Amino acid sequence: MRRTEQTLVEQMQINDVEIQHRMNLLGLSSQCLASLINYKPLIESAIEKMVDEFYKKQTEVDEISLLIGDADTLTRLRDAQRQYIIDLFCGCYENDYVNNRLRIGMVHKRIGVEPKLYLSAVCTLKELIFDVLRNTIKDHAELNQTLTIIDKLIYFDTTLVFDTYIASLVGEIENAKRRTEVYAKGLEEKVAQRTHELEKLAKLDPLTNLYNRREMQELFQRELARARRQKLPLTIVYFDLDNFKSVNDTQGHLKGDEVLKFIGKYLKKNTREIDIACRYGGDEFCLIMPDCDVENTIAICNKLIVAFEAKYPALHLSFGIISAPLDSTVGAEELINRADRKMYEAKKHQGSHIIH
Ligand SMILES: Nc1nc2c(ncn2[C@@H]2O[C@H](COP(=O)(O)OP(=O)(O)OP(=O)(O)O)[C@@H](O)[C@H]2O)c(=O)[nH]1
Repeated sequence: MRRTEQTLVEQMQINDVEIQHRMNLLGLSSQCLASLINYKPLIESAIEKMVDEFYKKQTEVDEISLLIGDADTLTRLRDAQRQYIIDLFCGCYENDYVNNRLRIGMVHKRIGVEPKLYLSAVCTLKELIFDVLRNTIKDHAELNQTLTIIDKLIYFDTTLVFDTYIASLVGEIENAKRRTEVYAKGLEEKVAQRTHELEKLAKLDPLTNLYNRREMQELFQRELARARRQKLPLTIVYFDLDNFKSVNDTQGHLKGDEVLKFIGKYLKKNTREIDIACRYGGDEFCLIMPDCDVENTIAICNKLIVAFEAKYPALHLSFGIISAPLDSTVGAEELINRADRKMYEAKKHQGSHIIH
């Protein structure tokens, strides 16, 4: 159930038993409380003077004057205070009475009245009420008893005021905590996402979006170990553009970039998820093909040559292909060097060529 559908008494779970319990704690019996109604006419007759005096004293305190703020608010507060004082002598201190006291605590917290200011106002008011009673009740015992009852009743009210004051404070802290948690969670997600993006970027060559050399070397080691473990073929392709420098020199660097990007796009689109396509550096590329024999790899390279030359008829590619020996311990770097050497052999031929 929403807070706005519940009275403060319900929210604070204060029922008749709890009210009685609080009265007992303060030694307030229904009989003595009932006696207060006898003084209601007296209090009503003195109410304007009491309220005048009360706000005269209150507005002398700068902090309180600042909190009250303007004449309209002061008028509203005077009405509320009038009612509050009369209610002290209403003779009935049940649900509605308690609810009104609880509201005072909530309102005071909301407008930022500190406990010290609230308590000083309570003292002022009590003294004003006491003065009226002292001036009227001549019987000493009766006067003492009445003052004691009023004193305890004001304590009773104050406990209620502080209950909602504290509850509001706790509510604000919980809200702030919730907001901080939501903010921190959002931040954490952003950082995780950004870290993931940066990690991904750190593995890629920015121009072609293929793996960079460092990442390829790591992935290749893993694939080589797996191929040897599972006795599955693994081929290594090293290829390079022929006379690429002349593209830059004659058509400009941007054109050169475009050619390199074409290879990146083609490889990304035409290789499997498990293949490791890498820009090794400059115009040199490396392709690690797990679970793929040399024949299949040659077919894949030939398709690349066809696509590439269709786009750039004046340009050619040279390929070196080797199959990783499964029953030897030759390392990943040496295998790449072997493929590279084959590529250099291929370069000696006119046009695109594959050596394996
Ligand atoms: N446009 C562009 N050019 C690059 C990039 N990285 C390296 N290059 C150029 O690639 C060229 C490679 O030159 P070389 O290593 O002599 O290779 P080549 O001209 O293809 O000669 P061969 O390999 O012998 O056929 C150099 O001119 C580099 O400046 C790049 O990111 N973009």
